[in-house]
Amino acid sequence: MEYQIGQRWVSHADAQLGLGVVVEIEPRRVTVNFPAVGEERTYAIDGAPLTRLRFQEGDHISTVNGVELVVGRVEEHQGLLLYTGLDHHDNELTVSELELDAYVQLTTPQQRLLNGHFDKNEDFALRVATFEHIDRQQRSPVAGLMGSRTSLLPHQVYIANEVGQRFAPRVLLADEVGLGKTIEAGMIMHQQLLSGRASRVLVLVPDTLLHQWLVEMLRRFNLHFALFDAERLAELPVDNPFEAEQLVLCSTSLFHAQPDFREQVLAAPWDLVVVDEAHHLAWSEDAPSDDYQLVEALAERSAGLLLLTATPEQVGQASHFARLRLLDPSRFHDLETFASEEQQYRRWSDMASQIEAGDIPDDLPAGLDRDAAPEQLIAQILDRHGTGRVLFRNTRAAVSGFPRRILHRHPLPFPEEYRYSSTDLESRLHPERPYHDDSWLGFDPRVNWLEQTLKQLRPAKVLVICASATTAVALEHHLHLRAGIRSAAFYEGLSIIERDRAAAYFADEVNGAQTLVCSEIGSEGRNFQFAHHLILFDLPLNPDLLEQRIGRLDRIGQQQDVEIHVPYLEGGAQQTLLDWYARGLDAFNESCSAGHMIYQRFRERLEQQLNAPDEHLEELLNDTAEFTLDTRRELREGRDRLLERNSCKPEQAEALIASIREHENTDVLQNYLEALCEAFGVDTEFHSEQALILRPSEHMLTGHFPYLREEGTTVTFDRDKGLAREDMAFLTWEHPMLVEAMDMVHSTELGNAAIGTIKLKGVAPGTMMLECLYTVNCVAPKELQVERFLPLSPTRLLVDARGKDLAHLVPHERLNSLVERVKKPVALAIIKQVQKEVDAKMLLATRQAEARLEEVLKEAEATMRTQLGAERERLAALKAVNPSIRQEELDHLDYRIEECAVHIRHASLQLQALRLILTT
Ligand SMILES: Nc1ncnc2c1ncn2[C@@H]1O[C@H](COP(=O)(O)OP(=O)(O)OP(=O)(O)O)[C@@H](O)[C@H]1O
Repeated sequence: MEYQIGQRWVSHADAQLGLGVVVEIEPRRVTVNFPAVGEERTYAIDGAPLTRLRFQEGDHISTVNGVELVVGRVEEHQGLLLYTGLDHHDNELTVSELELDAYVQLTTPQQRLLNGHFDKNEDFALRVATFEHIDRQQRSPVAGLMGSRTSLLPHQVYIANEVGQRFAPRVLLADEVGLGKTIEAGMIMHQQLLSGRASRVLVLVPDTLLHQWLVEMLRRFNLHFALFDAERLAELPVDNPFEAEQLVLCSTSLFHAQPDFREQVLAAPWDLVVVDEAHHLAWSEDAPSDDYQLVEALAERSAGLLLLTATPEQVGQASHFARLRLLDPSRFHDLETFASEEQQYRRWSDMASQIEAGDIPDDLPAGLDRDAAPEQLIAQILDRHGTGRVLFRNTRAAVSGFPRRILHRHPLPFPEEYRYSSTDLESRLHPERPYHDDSWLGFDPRVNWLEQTLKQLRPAKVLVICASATTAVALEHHLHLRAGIRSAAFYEGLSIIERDRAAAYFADEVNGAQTLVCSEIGSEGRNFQFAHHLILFDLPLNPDLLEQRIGRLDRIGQQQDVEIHVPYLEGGAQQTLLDWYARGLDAFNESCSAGHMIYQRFRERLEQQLNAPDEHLEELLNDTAEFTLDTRRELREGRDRLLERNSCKPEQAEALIASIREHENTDVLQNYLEALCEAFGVDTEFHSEQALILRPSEHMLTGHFPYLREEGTTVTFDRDKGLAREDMAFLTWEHPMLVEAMDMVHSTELGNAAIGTIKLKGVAPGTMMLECLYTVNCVAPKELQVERFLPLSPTRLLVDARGKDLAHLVPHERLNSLVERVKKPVALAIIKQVQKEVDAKMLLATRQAEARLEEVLKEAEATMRTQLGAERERLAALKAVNPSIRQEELDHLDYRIEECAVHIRHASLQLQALRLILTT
């Protein structure tokens, strides 16, 4: 190789030196100055680790004076290269290589290959695999649904898919207690965050559930929420702490006494606001609660809103309606209309059943096509006339697989002492309340019964719930100090940490408490399904509260029948209430979504009986039972049936689950992870079937590998193992470890230039081939999700001497198995000889790839228009009959279609990897 002063060379032994300039040539030695690092090095001319830098047409170059050019032409003049091209202002300029900036980044595959920066063939294969996997993920119909550490339950997967894919979802998740609304909300958030539809999320929950939410989001979805309380907010040295984090979890009570926090949370931008136990958002025309008003203000500002409650009507139908109005004010504008629409549900439900039975009714609603397929007709009826898009409610009857509830009644003698203290309804229901000390513990027979029952049930864990904190504390003291029963109390007077400590003590299998005594606050949201004995020390007057209490144990994960023990004082108000719940409402057998409504209807008569039972009690119980039966039937056949149809379509759910399982194909994932670890210098060790231990090694490629702990991380690829073993990370294609590591391959040059030799029968030795991998590069805002229609679409070409593509004859995997490594000096010698040929072939390859790109882009735009167009058509049709479709949604779709089209058309080709293959 001829050197000449002023030429620019790079060291392929040390890429960090930047671009060198030849400053001195002696007979056998050449001296190169590297301005970027201020060093001069002298090399023997034979074997110098240097490669001449030649930019190509289309490359971006910059000069020491800060001029940037896109190269249009390269000429040689007296041994130096002259680059001619256009600058930012489209002025044509010519610069000599002498003027080039020394801080070059040789990152494109072609530059690296031709400058002798080769990667291992394994890294090349890893790079190709990475693009294929990313592409597959982007095309996947279950993207966003795979990464959660949860059992794949059809009703949850269905809702997560249905809601998670929406732009700015606004829904009420109202599954019956314990069916997994928190999990559904987590899945929806996971999908929205992963797809870029949302990036800032605020979750509001009662104090008692803060920690549980924090933990569930982290361990099940890898979502790291920042828990905000008054202390943390005071510590954050920023104007608005709510803007300092993307995912914020806090309690609604945080805003009660602090107008500043309220202003700050409203000033911060949110994509999605989630409110758990949303029945607390009480509303009435003249006195909406503070919490309601806060959420109302947030709902106006945030595009997405998820409200969660198992008992939507717990504080009345008006409040339920007001919450629906938060979700969609144009659809739910008038309580009366809403109530009369509810009367129609039966009609639509019957019609759906009729169609299902093969009989198309004559009075189909306007706009429906009699000749459409039955399932399509049913879907349209549900979509257009139910509350389908806004409200989701799965019932345990529909989900099935729940244990039985068994009621044990324990009558106890009514103590004389209480005869005089029970003066009003409150003290009749809770006769211990009027006592200002603990003296009632001495004569109330429920106390001794409780002590004996707990001893009999030992070692089974037992949850005890009573209405008030004072009663709970007194009982717990008694059990703990006098009866020697390991117990803890859970009530509103405790700090959040103390409450969580108490719950953790109860949950501890080995050294934990046998019993947890909760006041009513413990009856909401918490997960205590590891216990199956529930003692209701008293009964609440609101049926929804009773349902919440039973729901602590009767929830997903409960393995045994739920034993409900109710001690009561004979002849007292609690006996009447127990009869009313058991015989009237049948509340201990099955949950009843109309409990509150039924209670309202019979309230007066019930209260009379609670105050002074008489011969009309039997009549009340019978009337309630009859009314409950009718209501249940009506709901089952009307509203609940409609909601059920809409809340889970079993075939679709099963198809989604099958697809998730297919994508979880664990061997592919495991092999890929092992290749990644090999490339990044992470040690892997077999742990057990489908589980590996990953450890940082001393030869890490970069200082950091995502989600790898210093002491090592154990991972499993198997969902069941992931569920059983909390200590292992459950790895899916959506786990942040994988996502970030794939991104590290994607966004760096790792594996983008390689060289190898193969023996191929029938091909003359010395024949050169280029294996090129192109992807589509589409720069677009994440929320448009252009990759759904235009994924990376990796295109592989294997061009031979004449530019012919042999990719289909020699697939990538086969080439990998045949290719042999070339020693670096030999590789450099080869490169020096084939520079021109490589350039020429690359032109041919790029031309072919560009022709394919055109096809890909056309197809992508067509797919996008078909898919989004169909969505738009459906929404427009819905809007005509169902005002629950917001105009905003339609406008957004129109905008999205046009924006996607523009970005798709501007997509370009990107060479991602290049391998030079020589036959031997
Ligand atoms: N798919 C799942 N895989 C594993 N565990 C689950 C799944 N779904 C729910 N669970 C568990 O079941 C319990 C109930 O779930 P969750 O707390 O989400 O129910 P919920 O409907 O919000 O309950 P509530 O009505 O009491 O607020 C929790 O312990 C949760 O971790």
